[in-house]
Formats: sequence, C-alpha cells, structure tokens
Amino acid sequence: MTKPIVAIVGRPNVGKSTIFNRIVGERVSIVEDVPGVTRDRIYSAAEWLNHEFNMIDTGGIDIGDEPFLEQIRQQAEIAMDEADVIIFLVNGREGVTAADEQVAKILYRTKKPVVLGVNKIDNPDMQSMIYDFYSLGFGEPFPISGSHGLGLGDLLDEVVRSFPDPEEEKIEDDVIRFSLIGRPNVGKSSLTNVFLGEERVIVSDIAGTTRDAIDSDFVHEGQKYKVIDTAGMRKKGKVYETTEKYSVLRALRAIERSDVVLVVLNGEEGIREQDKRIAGYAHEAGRGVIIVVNKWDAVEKDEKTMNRMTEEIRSHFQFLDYAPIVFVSAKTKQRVFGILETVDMVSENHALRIQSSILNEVIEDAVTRNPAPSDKGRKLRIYYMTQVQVKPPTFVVFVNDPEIMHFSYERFLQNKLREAFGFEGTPIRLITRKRS
Ligand SMILES: Nc1nc2c(ncn2[C@@H]2O[C@H](COP(=O)(O)OP(=O)(O)OP(=O)(O)O)[C@@H](O)[C@H]2O)c(=O)[nH]1
Ligand SMILES: Nc1nc2c(ncn2[C@@H]2O[C@H](COP(=O)(O)OP(=O)(O)OP(=O)(O)O)[C@@H](O)[C@H]2O)c(=O)[nH]1
Repeated sequence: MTKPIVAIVGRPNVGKSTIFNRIVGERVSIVEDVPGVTRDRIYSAAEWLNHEFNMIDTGGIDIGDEPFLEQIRQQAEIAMDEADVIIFLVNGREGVTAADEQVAKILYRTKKPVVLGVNKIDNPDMQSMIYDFYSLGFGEPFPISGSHGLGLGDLLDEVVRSFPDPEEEKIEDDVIRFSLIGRPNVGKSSLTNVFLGEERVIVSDIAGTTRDAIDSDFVHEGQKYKVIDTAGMRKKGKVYETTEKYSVLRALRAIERSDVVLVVLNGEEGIREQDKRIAGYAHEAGRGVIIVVNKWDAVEKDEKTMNRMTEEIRSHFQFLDYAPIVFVSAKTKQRVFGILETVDMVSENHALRIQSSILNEVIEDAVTRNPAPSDKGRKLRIYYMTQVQVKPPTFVVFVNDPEIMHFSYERFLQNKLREAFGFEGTPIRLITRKRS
C-alpha cells in the first residue's frame, strides 16, 4: 500500500523548514529494515498516531533563478501535483500578507485537502491572532509553534483525517502493475507505446482521483497490466519538470505504486552512474526488478556482445543480482513482448508465499550442512523461520542471539532460500529476532 504524501507550502520565512523537521523528527518509531538512504531530502518518512506518511521537501527542489513569487508558485504546483494533503503555512505574527493571499489563490485551484497552519503562536496569549486567517478561505486555522512544538498534534490530527481513503485507489488482484524508469532518452516512452499499441487501445487517465497519476491499462495474452505513471504521457512544460530532483520524485512515486519495475538502460550508451542510482530506488523499495537493455538494434554485435554486457551489468549492479536482464529494441519491437513474460514471472515470485513446514525443512538442511560459525565463543542457534509478508517476500528467523547473526550467514540463508524457491526478480528480506 502506498503511503500518503504531505507537503508544506508557504511564503519564505514562515517556518516551513522548522515545521518539516518537527514533523519528521517526531515520528514515534522507525519502520524496520527499510533502508532509506537515497530517499532522504526528497521523501522523509513520518508517522502520526499509527498513520505512516511521507513528507516531501518541495523546498529542496531547485527551480532555478526564478523570481520569488514564481518560486512559491512552483512549489505550490508541485505540492498540488504530488501531495495528498497540503499544509498551508502562514506567520501568525505578521497577519495576512499579500504573498499569503497569492499562495491562497494558487491553492484554490486544488481539489486536495488544505490544512491551514498559523505558525509562531508561541504562547496561549497569542491565540486571538489566528482569527484574521479565516479570511484566506481554508476553514479553521490551526495555531502552532514550530520552535516550541505547540499545537502540532491538532494540526496533524487534521492532516491524518484528510488522508485519502485507501479504498479509493482500488488494487485489483488480477492486474499486474509495472513502471518503466531510467534516464531521459533511454526509450521508456517508445517501449510503452509498443506495449500499448500504436493506437493506445485503452488509456485510463485516472486524474481526478486524489493521486493524479496517469496510468494505462492493456491486456496481453489474457493478462491485464497497468503501466504506472506512463512515461512521456505527462503534460510537460513546467520548469520544475525538467529538474533532476523532480524526475526522481516522479520515479519514486511510480515505483511505490508498482509491483514490478523495469529499469531501462540504453544499450547503445552503456551504463552510467545515474542508472545505478535509479536502479537503487527500485531495489530499496522492495519491488520486483527487471533490467531492460533497450536499443539493442543499434549496437554493433558479435556472438559475445550480449555476454559481455551481461557481465558488465552484473558487476555494476551487484545489489540487483536477482534481476533478470532482457535485451530488446523498441524500434524493431524485437523481444519487447518477451518482457511481459518476464514481468509475469517476477510478479509471481514477488508475491510468493512459502509454507512454514517446507521453509523449515530447507533451513534445517542448510544449517545442518553449514552450521553458523561461533562468534567470541558464543554459538548462534537457528530455531525457526517463518514468512511474514509478501511483496517482497519477507522472512523472520528466530535465533538465540540476534547480535551474533553475521551478515555473511544471513546472506548464506538468503541464498539457500533462492536456491530452493527461485525468487528470480524479487528482493527477499530476512529479519533476525530473538526467540522469546
Ligand atoms: N518565534 C517563532 N519563530 C519561529 C517559529 N518557527 C520558525 N521560527 C523562525 O522563523 C525563521 C524562519 O524559519 P524557517 O523554518 O527557516 O522558515 P522557512 O519557511 O522554511 O523559510 P524559507 O526556507 O526561507 O522558505 C527562523 O528564524 C525560525 O527560527 C515559531 O514557532 N516561533
Ligand atoms: N535505435 C533505437 N532507438 C530507439 C529505441 N527506443 C527508443 N529510441 C529512440 O530514442 C529516443 C528517446 O526515446 P524515448 O522513448 O522518448 O525515451 P524516454 O526514455 O521516454 O525519454 P524521456 O521521455 O526523455 O525520459 C527517440 O529518438 C527514440 O526514437 C530503440 O530500441 N532503438
């Protein structure tokens, strides 16, 4: 399930960064085992009353040397495009300013919920200063103080109440959802067009639902697919859409909503640093991953070229050792529909559930043949393993002492799982717990 996204909008100096840090910093618990290194600064995980959400730092998206009002306008646009709930922040000490009214005017166009936060209300005596802000037209203003951490609870209650109903984005079980990500010009749109057919048989523009995404549905050999956030179909032309950060943000959102991600490389140009970063997002998000080498028609080849390219990919993308690699050409359509067979296979593995009894037979056997090495005289005992989740398959292994579970032994167990059950194309996760 995808987490709701919250953005803060407001003119400079009202305290957006302060509030952002408060909200992100006040999360009660950190979700386990989700490496989020590459996500920081764009998405920051937050939590309030058991509701997990992501905060986008629109201020972190560089929109160039635009004049000040233009900057605010674009940040508001990004928020309206990307967020599910917008916090409109104003400065309670200065009253309603012309710039606040400008921001409000932009926000009137959105159908998304806007929660009005009046910041810098540092003590209860100042409460009466919030009434002016009713005139902005966003209902009840919430008095808060970023520097003192006051009033944030009430504001966040309102934010959480405004989250879209998860039922709204219906996930149909029989549809495989995938996205294509990659550097500009690698051929994402061209591949999508091959899938959809020149006529774009069925195009569903689900704008109007709260998520504003553009997805396309198609059927191939009886299987239903949804291409998420179809590349090349978005109206382009806004300044921020050409920025690197924004394209990462878009890719992250597409990944979030996919079961399987196609990481598209340009066979003609080979592997670039940016390719690795992009692939890293898909891996970290725990989605099924397929590496698609496009433009294979344009590559001068002999019988070894494919092997060489495969080796190169394996050495550059070691974290994706589970991902199948396919060589295609959107131009000649060679093997493009073969991608879908691989998508089917990966999607099945991504959702694979292994019975505990079978799982434990495999683990017992592995542990008998290759017992865990002792660590400082302590011996690791593996008691039991159980699968706690799919998409991606996630296993908990119960041991006597998690501290002496070594990385390499974890890796060994993972490899045994892969040997026994396949899991081609999907990451798997292993969590070590003390048996109580
Ligand atoms: N008195 C008071 N000052 C605050 C409060 N919250 C933020 N400030 C101060 O207001 C100033 C601006 O805060 P920021 O969080 O940087 O504001 P911003 O909206 O992110 O500013 P830009 O990055 O310029 O858009 C800083 O000096 C903060 O210390 C508050 O609740 N009360
Ligand atoms: N030779 C060859 N050219 C291709 C192939 N696929 C795409 N191209 C060309 O590569 C260019 C970029 O293709 P797009 O499909 O627009 O690439 P994209 O990844 O969607 O690009 P962005 O929308 O900028 O992210 C176009 O000129 C295509 O005609 C291919 O398989 N072989």
